Amino acid sequence: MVTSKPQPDSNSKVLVLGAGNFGSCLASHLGDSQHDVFMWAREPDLIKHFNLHHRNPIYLVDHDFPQNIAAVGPEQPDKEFIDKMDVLLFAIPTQFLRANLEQIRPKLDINNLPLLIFVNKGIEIGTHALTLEIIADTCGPDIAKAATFISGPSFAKEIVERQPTSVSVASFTESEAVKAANLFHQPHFRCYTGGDPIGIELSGALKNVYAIASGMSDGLGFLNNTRAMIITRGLAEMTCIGTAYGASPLTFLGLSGVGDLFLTCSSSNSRNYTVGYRLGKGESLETIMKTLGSVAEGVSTTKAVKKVVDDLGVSAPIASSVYDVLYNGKDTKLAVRQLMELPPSRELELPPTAGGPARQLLRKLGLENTDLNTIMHPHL
Ligand SMILES: NC(=O)c1ccc[n+]([C@@H]2O[C@H](COP(=O)([O-])OP(=O)(O)OC[C@H]3O[C@@H](n4cnc5c(N)ncnc54)[C@H](O)[C@@H]3O)[C@@H](O)[C@H]2O)c1
Ligand SMILES: O=P(O)(O)OC[C@H](O)CO
Repeated sequence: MVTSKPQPDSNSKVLVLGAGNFGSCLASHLGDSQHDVFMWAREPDLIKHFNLHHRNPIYLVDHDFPQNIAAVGPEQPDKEFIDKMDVLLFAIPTQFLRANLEQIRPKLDINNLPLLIFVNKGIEIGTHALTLEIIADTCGPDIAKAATFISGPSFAKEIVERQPTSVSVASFTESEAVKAANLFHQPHFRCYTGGDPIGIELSGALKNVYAIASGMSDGLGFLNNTRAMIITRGLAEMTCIGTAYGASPLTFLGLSGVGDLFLTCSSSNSRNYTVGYRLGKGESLETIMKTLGSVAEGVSTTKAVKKVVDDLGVSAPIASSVYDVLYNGKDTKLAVRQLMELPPSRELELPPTAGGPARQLLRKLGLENTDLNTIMHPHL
């Protein structure tokens, strides 16, 4: 059992781990709300520049950050520092999260646990683990159950401009999701809480794969009909994968699902879309990854998704085609042609058997006696 700190009120101490686009954007958002924000960066020059000029020299370079944010690092903060924090917000790409959590676990006091928030959108390659499972492996099931996940259509650049934005917030511990929603909620930033963290995580990770597909289609010169097809069939695939996994199909109709899918499949501001677009224009994945300058979670996540899809035995032809283009050198035009030449099929058919991976994950969290229906249908 963990005992969590109370609702962070104004002037709470928040440590944001990760000073990339999203870490610095959320640091700015919470700094605006008068919290004492610390942003951990691994780059010594970034820390120095940020503390002198209140600007991030690498990400969101045009943004003036509030004065009440201090950059810390490059070493990960020590236990004494972490003990003082009311909130730890992890904005670290999925593939690096495990190593960082292993380092942080000995510094966490489970009798006085800060609010733990995760915003990464990916699946770990090799293990095919969702972030919930990475947290359970590194920090134990009780901390994983207290963790909260934020996901939804939310470009960092637009949040710092205070463009009206909404996100989904979910945790197995409802009170922690409510705390996170209250912490972030602003007139320009609405939070909707829910109890399906598995669905929220899956939808955030999967939409990146379809954003690559959509970018690829645009890069090849296909027009609006084709993009709409990819978004709609992508949503159907995501929902099938999620249902077979054990998430609620309804979660995919929310902000973290269709909301983020729509955003990233239709904007060149999305890095995943951009990867696809450039592939469609004929660039190699290697060149794109060397020059993108920022993480595109969909590239690694596609590898993990392929394994998840194969293990579940669900049909996900678009995700499989993206995998073949990224990892088997398939020509983008051929991938589209083969997708279009598939025989006619029923439009919407959810898989009959559901929930193997979710059950395994619940077992790992010590929730094996939880009725899967409470996860599959937390909205009802
Ligand atoms: N940018 C957005 O608009 C946005 C929105 C929602 C969610 N996200 C998610 O947030 C996560 C972070 O994305 P981002 O946009 O900040 O990426 P980014 O590429 O802008 O920044 C990546 C950050 O990760 C850090 N990093 C790299 N290797 C690391 C390691 N080994 N250990 C710790 N930190 C490491 C970098 O120093 C950098 O601060 C991703 O999962 C992304 O999908 C991003
Ligand atoms: O730039 P992308 O493709 O990583 O998308 C960023 C966020 O996930 C948008 O919600």
